[in-house]
Amino acid sequence: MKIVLLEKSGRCGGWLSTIRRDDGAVFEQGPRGVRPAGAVGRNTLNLVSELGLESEILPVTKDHVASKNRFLYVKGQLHKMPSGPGGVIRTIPPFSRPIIQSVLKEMLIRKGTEEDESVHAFVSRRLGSELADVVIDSLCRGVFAGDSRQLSVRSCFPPLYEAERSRGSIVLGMLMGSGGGPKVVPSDLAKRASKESWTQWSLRRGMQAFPEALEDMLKRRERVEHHHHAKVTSLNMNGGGWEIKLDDGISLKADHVISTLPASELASVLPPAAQPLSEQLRSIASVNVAVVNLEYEGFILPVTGFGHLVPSSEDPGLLGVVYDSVPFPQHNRSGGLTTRLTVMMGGAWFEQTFGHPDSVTKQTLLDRATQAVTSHLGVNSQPVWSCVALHKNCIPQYHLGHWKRLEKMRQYISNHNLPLTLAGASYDGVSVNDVIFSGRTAAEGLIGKT
Ligand SMILES: Cc1cc2nc3c(=O)[nH]c(=O)nc-3n(C[C@H](O)[C@H](O)[C@H](O)COP(=O)(O)OP(=O)(O)OC[C@H]3O[C@@H](n4cnc5c(N)ncnc54)[C@H](O)[C@@H]3O)c2cc1C
Ligand SMILES: C=Cc1c2[nH]c(c1C)Cc1[nH]c(c(CCC(=O)O)c1C)Cc1[nH]c(c(C)c1CCC(=O)O)Cc1[nH]c(c(C)c1C=C)C2
Repeated sequence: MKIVLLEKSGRCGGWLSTIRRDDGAVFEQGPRGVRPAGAVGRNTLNLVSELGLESEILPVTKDHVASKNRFLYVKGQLHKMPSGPGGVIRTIPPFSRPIIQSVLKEMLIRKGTEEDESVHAFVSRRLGSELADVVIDSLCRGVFAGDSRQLSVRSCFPPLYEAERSRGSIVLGMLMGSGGGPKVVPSDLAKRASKESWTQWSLRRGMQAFPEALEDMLKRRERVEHHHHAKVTSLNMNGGGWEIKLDDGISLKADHVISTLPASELASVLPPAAQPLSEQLRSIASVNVAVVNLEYEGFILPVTGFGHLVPSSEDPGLLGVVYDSVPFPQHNRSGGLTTRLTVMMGGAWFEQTFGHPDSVTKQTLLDRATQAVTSHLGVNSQPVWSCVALHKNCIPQYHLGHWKRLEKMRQYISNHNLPLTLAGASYDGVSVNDVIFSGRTAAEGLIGKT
């Protein structure tokens, strides 16, 4: 069996994209931290081990300030998100009553009857509108860059949905656990992560080192061929398999295709005969996010922690600010104290804030980002270095009914015996862990577990 990897750009890794400066500074343009927890987290760490990247790993443990402190920027002020018993039994601004009240009441609230619900509606119903408007609204922005009023609880936060279904309550579900989920045997590295209570990790040369190491390993595999600058332009059924056309006119034959293309991109290359599938694929929306990396001289933060999120009611277009130097000081430039921040903007509010992504200038985005650093963090100095990137359609949005769309698509593929497997961020989870796990599951579906 031969495996052919086709990538349209000049490198593999997609949104895993790192800027490495000659002076040692590292800036992430995409993901900056991966969670080690759960089966999908263990699976990624097992791959890190297989790739020989253990010595590169930068863990952040549970007692680190970046794990303990996350902030919300509400009514012009930073508030630490409640954590630990003290944080839930007292009334802590911006909340009007102790969180424990909502938590205790939650256990008495009747189960919902809907097949799916927006994240906001679900949390309002079970925990009250204050937590939904502030915490959950912000959380959806800090993971999906999305709108909690449109996102599906069933697809975006399956453990919450399952907890209500199986235990009648989120709180009880969390206390009793689900016991389900895939099993992944932990490598020594995954065991170490659990023993040392890591909450996230990165790599010394940044997240891009991960796909780079994977490509290096694949180059050494005889049965694997991989091509850069190989954009797939069409997929056509050909005697039980596929004929794949590339933009340079070359065509290839394949018995089976595992697509990790964004859903709308896959829709545009499928044959007209698969129109019902393409239609479903096109209905999976995605959002644009502006990522602005900033570097300041000295330590300029008034607080330390992972970063802060901004609820949509405060400022729709400004999603949040990551204090990158706090979890990963190893990525600061060598010599001299600096602070690296990343401002993330747009998401589901991109167009209403900045207009069409093709017409917004980098200067507009940079100005908006530095203004936020000044007003939210009281920083009056200007950054000594910056980089602005506009990531178009970078995070898929699992809107209400996403599960039904997935079911229809997979049913169509099965009913029509299409030799096609859907993997990647458009379907079953957007995190780095989720997409790696989806790739593994797709491969195992074809060749079995190795
Ligand atoms: C700003 C940002 C911050 C994030 N932060 C985190 C984080 O902290 N932690 C976390 O876990 N996750 C994070 N994520 C999410 C995570 O990085 C992504 O969801 C994940 O990397 C997506 O991987 P993928 O392989 O499914 O898709 P992609 O990265 O989109 O890869 C798809 C690949 O397909 C190629 N391609 C597209 N069309 C074609 C074609 N026609 N022919 C051939 N090739 C094609 C593309 O060039 C690309 O390389 C973040 C994402 C963004 C954008
Ligand atoms: C402000 C925008 C964003 C920030 N990060 C992302 C966006 C859109 C993207 C993102 N962040 C996380 C994930 C993976 C989720 C997972 O299941 O592992 C993705 C796709 C991690 C994450 N970041 C925050 C939370 C609460 C999580 C979930 C996992 C965890 O608890 O660690 C919060 C957060 N993200 C950003 C900021 C500024 C912030 C909070 C202070 C940036």
